[in-house]
Parts: sequence; C-alpha cells; structure tokens
Amino acid sequence: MTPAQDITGGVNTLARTVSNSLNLSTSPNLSFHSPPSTFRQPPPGSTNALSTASQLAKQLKPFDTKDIKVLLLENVNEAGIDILRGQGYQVEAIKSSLSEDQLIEKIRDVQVIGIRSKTKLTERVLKEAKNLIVIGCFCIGTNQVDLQTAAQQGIAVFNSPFSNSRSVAELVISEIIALARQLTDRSMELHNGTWNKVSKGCWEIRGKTLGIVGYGHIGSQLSVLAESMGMNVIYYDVLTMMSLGTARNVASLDDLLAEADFVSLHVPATSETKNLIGAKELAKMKDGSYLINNARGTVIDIPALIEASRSGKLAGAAIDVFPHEPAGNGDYFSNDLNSWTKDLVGLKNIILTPHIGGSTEEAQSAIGVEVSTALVRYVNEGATLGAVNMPEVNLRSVTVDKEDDVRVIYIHKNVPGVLRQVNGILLHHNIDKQMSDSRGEVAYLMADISDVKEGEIRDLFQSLQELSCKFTPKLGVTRLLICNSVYPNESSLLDAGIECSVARLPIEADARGGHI
Ligand SMILES: NC(=O)c1ccc[n+]([C@@H]2O[C@H](COP(=O)([O-])OP(=O)(O)OC[C@H]3O[C@@H](n4cnc5c(N)ncnc54)[C@H](O)[C@@H]3O)[C@@H](O)[C@H]2O)c1
Ligand SMILES: O=C(O)[C@H](O)COP(=O)(O)O
Repeated sequence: MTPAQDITGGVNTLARTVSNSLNLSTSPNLSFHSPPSTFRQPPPGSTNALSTASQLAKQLKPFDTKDIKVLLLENVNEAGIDILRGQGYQVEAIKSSLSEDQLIEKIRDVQVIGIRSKTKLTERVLKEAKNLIVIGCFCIGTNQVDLQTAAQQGIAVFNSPFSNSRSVAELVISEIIALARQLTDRSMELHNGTWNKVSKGCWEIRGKTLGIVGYGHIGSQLSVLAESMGMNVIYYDVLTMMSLGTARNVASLDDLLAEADFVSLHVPATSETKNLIGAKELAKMKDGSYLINNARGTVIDIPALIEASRSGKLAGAAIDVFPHEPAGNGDYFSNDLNSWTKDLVGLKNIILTPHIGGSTEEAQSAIGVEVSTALVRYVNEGATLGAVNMPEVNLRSVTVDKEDDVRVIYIHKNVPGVLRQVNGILLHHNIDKQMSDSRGEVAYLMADISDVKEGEIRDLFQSLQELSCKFTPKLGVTRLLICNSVYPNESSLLDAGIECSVARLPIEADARGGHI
C-alpha cells in the first residue's frame, strides 16, 4: 500500500468504525468519515454554533474572489458549479477528464480543481500545480490523487464520503436479480429478434447467500437492502464492524467465497486489494456463483474472471469499473484500453456498465453541494473539516465586533519548534484564538489575531515566509484571510507594497516555493 492510499483506505475507515461503533465523541481526526461530521458543518459564511445574535460571523475573504480560478473536470453537477460561481469564482467546467499533459497545462493556472474518479492527480501533475490550494474529489474514491504529495505541498483534498453509497447499493441489488434471471442476455436476444424463453439456470434470490467484501458505507447499506429481499447476508472486512440486521461476519475472505452464492466487492483501491479476486480466489467460489464489482477496476484480475466464466465456474458477473476507463462519453471501449476487452464483451451473462454506480441525479447533486461547500469553506475560511489528507482544523468565526482581525493559516512540516516561532512572529498582536493539529508529517495552524493595521500584513506575511525558508527543505505554506470590511480591496494592499492580493501571496510570491 502506498502511503497515499493508506491515508484513505486505512485511517478513514478506522475512524468511522471507531466513532460509529463506540458512539464516542472523538477528535476531529477521528470523525471525518462519519455523517454527523460532514453535516454538522454550517454553510460557508454563516454563523457557527458559538455565535450569538450579537456576535454575528464576519465573512472572511482571502481576496477579491473573482480572482479565484476553478477548473472542474468530468461533468461535475450544476448544483456544485452554482455554489462556486455564486462566490464569484471564475469556473471553467469541462465534461471529460484530461490527459496528463493537458492537465498540467491547465492546472498551473488554477487555485481550485474539482475532479471525479478518472482524473489522475499524480506527483508529476501536482508538482506543476504552482497555484493550487485545494482539490475537490466530487466522488467517494480518492485513490486517483497522490494524497501525500498534495499534503506535502499544502494542498488540501476533500471528497464526498457517502453521498452516492445508496445509489451503488441499489445498483447492486438490480444486478443480483438481473444476473440470477439472465436478464441482460434475454433482453439482448430479443433486441436481436430471438425469442428464447428459458428457466434453466434462472433463480429467485430469496434464500440465497450474498457475501459482501468490505462492509463500509456501501457494503452495509447493501446488507440491509439484500436482507429485506430475503437474502442471507455474510460479510468480510479487515476491520471489526457492527453487523446490521442478521448479517453475519465471517472470519476470512476464503470463508466468504466458499459460502456465498453472490459475491459483491466494496473495498477501496489499495495495494492490498489489487487483484483481491484472482484465479485462486475464483477457484474457491461455489460452482455456478456470481461475482459483482462496483468498487475499483484493480480489485479483480479480469483475465482470471474471463477464464472462470468460460469454464462455467461463474454463472455470471457484473462489472462497473475497469483498470483503464475512457476519458469521457463516446470514447471507445476496446482492447486499446484493456487488452482483454474483446474476450470480456463476448461472454454470456456478464453485465458491463460504464462506471455508473454513483451516477444518479440524487447522488450527483448531493455530492456537488457537499464538495463545493467544503471547497468554499476552505478557500474563504481555511477550515479543513472533512479533509482526507490534512488534520481537521476549524475556529469559531470572526465576529462583527472584531474590527481588524486577520486569520493566519500556516501549513507546515510537523517538526518541533515551529509553533513557538510562529507565535513569536504573531507576538505583537493579540491571538484571539488558535488551533493547531497534525496528521503524519503535516501540521496545520489557524490563528485569529486582532489589532492588525493594514500596513502590518505584509510584514507578517514575509516573516512567516522567512520562517519557512529557515528549514531545509523549506517547509511552509502561508495563507492570510482577512475581514472584508477592514481591508476592502486589492488596491489598498497594493499601496501597502503587497504585489498581489493577499490570498495569492502564498501562491505567487514565492510562497509555494516554501513547500514542506
Ligand atoms: N462504482 C461506483 O460508481 C462507485 C461509487 C462509490 C464508491 N465506489 C468504490 O467503492 C469503494 C467502497 O466505498 P465505501 O463508501 O463503501 O467505502 P468505505 O471506506 O466506507 O468502506 C470500505 C470498506 O472496505 C474495507 N476493506 C478495506 N480493505 C479491505 C480488504 N482487503 N478486505 C476486506 N475489506 C476491506 C474497509 O475496512 C471498509 O470497511 C470506494 O473506495 C470506491 O472505490 C465505486
Ligand atoms: O468514487 C466514487 O464515488 C465512484 O467511483 C464514482 O465515481 P464517479 O464520480 O467518477 O462516477
């Protein structure tokens, strides 16, 4: 497992398991995958729980937000686009994903990028993303992003951990019935003019056993639906999970494969789940059983599946995800993409779908709203609640009674002595509130300081940047967020000798050179 994959595959799931099963109030880091964590967040710019009527939240703006450039790829839902445009950001929305070279050209210019499961934000791409401050994955999976490199560059990554889970679970239910009844073969035959009324090899699903591999958001949702239709449910997960209904945990993948009539995969893409189901595992499945993959294309060894289908070991399979997927609609699904495509499409009772597990109106608009809201909150307020690669840090809002507050955000390497030095720089201002947390190598500091004169902003910024440069390799990214009413426009900052608007300072004025 790469460290980047480890971040989501391991820690996130553990976090959710701990907080769900024990129902404990955990630290922010231990709750970012649970529903309450995400939905507890107030919308950007609103008052938060601690604000009273007389302490209304003051809107923080990093700069003239018209200057924020957002690139959205892969047909992000309009609901999400509207939120970003509503902030005055410049949004370019493209329906497909881009090749690595095209992506590098585009990403250099933007502060925010929104992607779905296809766009690969590799180390090479991220190294070119000199202006980027945040990535929104408008989906569940974050395996397409090099999370560790992003964190090291001070780029936060957000996703939508469960908004399409129900859609995937419902698709699996439909696939279980369709496979059991050979529905797609009968339909295709009739489309081609052949009447073929058969009952041999067609089954009810009542009383059959569904084996769920990965009992997380989707697996557990599927468990409830399948049981309500009369199936027996068993599951296997690397973590100890709470069984829903009468679902039964089995001790090993082998136990599950030996007992299940239908096997459905719901694990993340990690190095441990690569080819989780190969020839050896297929051989352990029951004769005439079914295999369903709506997780990631890397989880099944497809040539082995082709062989198991040809031999009759498998009575059918449904595949929604592939190791290599076309960049956009209309693109060809052929051997050029995956060398075995021709063999796969020629098999009987195999349902192939173009990665549509989460593609419903409900899921996509919910994801659009959730991820865009997180992006706005991060850009405007610096809050990292829900981030998958950074510590979760937030502060009470700056309230209207605060005349000249500045919010300082300093993302730095988690080494001794940095906080002391940052606070030394902030020494001449009252620190109204401050929070710092770390996750692995990266630490995130947020501080609201008061009585900051306009002319002092530059000094603060430069001192923080100089602090970053003291370390080898350089280790800090600074952002300053400023109350609109006090520092209303860019020109006054220019007068103060700051070459660009404040939020762009960390990006353009050598600040991104001060990476961790
Ligand atoms: N087809 C689609 O459109 C679509 C839509 C949403 C999600 N997905 C994929 O589905 C995956 C699962 O989504 P989720 O929301 O349920 O994730 P989740 O994190 O809630 O659950 C994943 C579960 O898998 C378990 N797991 C990890 N490694 C395992 C292993 N080796 N063996 C057994 N269990 C293991 C984890 O402990 C966790 O409980 C996502 O990572 C994503 O890749 C696909
Ligand atoms: O990770 C996910 O949420 C799913 O794989 C769906 O991805 P998509 O948004 O690219 O369809």
